[in-house]
Amino acid sequence: MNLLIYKTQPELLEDLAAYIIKIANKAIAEQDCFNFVLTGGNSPKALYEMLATTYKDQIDWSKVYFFFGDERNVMPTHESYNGLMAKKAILDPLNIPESQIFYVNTTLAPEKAAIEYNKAIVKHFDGADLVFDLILLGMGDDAHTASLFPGTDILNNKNVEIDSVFVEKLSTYRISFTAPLINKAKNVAFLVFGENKAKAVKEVIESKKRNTRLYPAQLINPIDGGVTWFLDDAAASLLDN
Ligand SMILES: O=C1O[C@H](COP(=O)(O)O)[C@@H](O)[C@H](O)[C@H]1O
Repeated sequence: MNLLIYKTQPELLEDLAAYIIKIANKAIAEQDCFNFVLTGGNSPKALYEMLATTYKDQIDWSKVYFFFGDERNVMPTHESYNGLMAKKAILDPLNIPESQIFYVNTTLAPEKAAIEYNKAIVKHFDGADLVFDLILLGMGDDAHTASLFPGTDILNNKNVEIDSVFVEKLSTYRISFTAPLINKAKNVAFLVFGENKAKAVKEVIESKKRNTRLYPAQLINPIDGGVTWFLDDAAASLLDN
């Protein structure tokens, strides 16, 4: 595990953008495409905007395929739809064609949306192992990541797949990568800002006893890949040093 802590969010975002560019260019050089899984929520918006403006010439975007690590069970036009934030912040500004974007079809029932998303990904990988080049993740103050929420059934799912999950505390369904699918990735990066997440960060990173039902982000441990945490000072404030 690589732990990177930054005084300011702009410094963090610049380094994270450089990290993404490096991985993207390596993947494109080696296999002529970059399979990039986006995270949702609020934290990544500024990153996506930077990639689409300041750094837009540093990646051959025609070779990038975009996926979503989780999606909220709302219509694609809803402001909470993770795909909509990404569409506005990075996908439309870079004119990424629909053929390179894998949105979750939330016009379907969540179970069906997960099945269809899984099929689309399997088809994209064309018989190869489902190994993404980079999965970006956020983390909530309850230590959920993607839509792996504390105490939910999806935490028991050992399959490398997309699943739907009912999140009781939000009274809603989500569609999410399972932990085993995330853990097949070549690179996983957590992007976590803010003091409200400091306790969860401490539990996930430093806790001596694992409790993945309470702190689902502890499930993330890529088998052959690397995991890097990009934290601001506030999110890292409770870590021992
Ligand atoms: O609900 C979600 O929350 C997490 C964390 O979001 P943030 O706004 O606190 O950064 C996010 O990673 C996930 O994709 C999203 O659906």
